Amino acid sequence: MDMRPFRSVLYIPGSKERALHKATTLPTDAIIFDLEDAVAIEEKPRARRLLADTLQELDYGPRAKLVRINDFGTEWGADDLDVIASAKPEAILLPKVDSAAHIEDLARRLDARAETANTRIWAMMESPLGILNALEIASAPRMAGFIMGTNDLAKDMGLRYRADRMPLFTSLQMGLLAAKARGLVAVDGVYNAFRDGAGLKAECEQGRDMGFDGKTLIHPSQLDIANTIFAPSSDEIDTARRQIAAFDEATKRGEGVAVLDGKIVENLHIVTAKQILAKAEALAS
Ligand SMILES: CC(C)(COP(=O)(O)OP(=O)(O)OC[C@H]1O[C@@H](n2cnc3c(N)ncnc32)[C@H](O)[C@@H]1OP(=O)(O)O)[C@@H](O)C(=O)NCCC(=O)NCCSC(=O)C[C@H](O)C(=O)O
Ligand SMILES: [Mg+2]
Repeated sequence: MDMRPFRSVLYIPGSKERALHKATTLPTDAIIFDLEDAVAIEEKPRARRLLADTLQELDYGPRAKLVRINDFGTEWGADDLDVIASAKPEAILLPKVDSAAHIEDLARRLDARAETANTRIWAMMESPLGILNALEIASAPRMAGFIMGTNDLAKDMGLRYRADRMPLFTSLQMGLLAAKARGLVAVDGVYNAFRDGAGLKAECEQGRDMGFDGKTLIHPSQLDIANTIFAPSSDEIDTARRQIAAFDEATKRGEGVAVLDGKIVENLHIVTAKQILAKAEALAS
């Protein structure tokens, strides 16, 4: 079981040298080095060169490293990949993915270079067509994860932001269902009001309860909240341990079901309990 955590996934504009350095010390599980929407048009050539050099010079430790290039329908996408390939990127995050054909196109470009032989692909799920094609996208070659692009989705669907995110719910769930069906990581969209900790906490709790593995973030001040909420709580760890013990006892008695705190515990609950403990151990180490 791959226990690499994705509780916090921080966007960093590829043009911001100071932020690129700062991230080597930030408590983020993963980084999205952005060449797309966070970089102004006139800055794009400088940003892609700076990022390729930075990725080869700096040590980001165990943090997962995703590079978001521009899509190949723009004038920048092909140049982004040409320059970033020299840094042997661990993963490319492709924006505006509408269909599996977009992923297959990127996979062919990665196949053609020795430096990107092991590069995985992540997809931004941020268009109505992309959401409707979520399963074929999740099934495409080299796929490792989905990032929900809730700002672009809101724009393309003409929906209004609400704190309960009800207008986004179907899209979030369709993305999640496809990701989980194919064993991919699924990371929730950003919370734009980056100085509003209470609002972020509520949205992280909602995303966690839905089944997301973590939250994309835009500012370091958001890291602690996401790291806390997407980690197993001490109550969950305690319950998992007691469920395993209760189920072991029941098994010894020749019974297939245990009862703990007035609730049944079956084999499938033990699978979840073991995943919670494995995740807690992975985070502790
Ligand atoms: C939002 C910001 C523009 C705010 O920047 P700023 O005003 O400079 O913040 P602070 O002064 O509070 O910064 C304090 C220090 O933290 C560093 N910093 C800030 N942001 C980051 C970051 N993202 N990663 C690493 N470090 C960061 C500053 O450099 C300061 O450091 P120091 O000077 O050493 O103390 C800014 O936070 C920002 O640009 N955030 C990223 C925005 C972004 O990436 N947007 C695009 C992604 S969201 C998206 O595209 C959504 C999706 O596609 C969709 O459709 O939904
Ligand atoms: Mg977007």
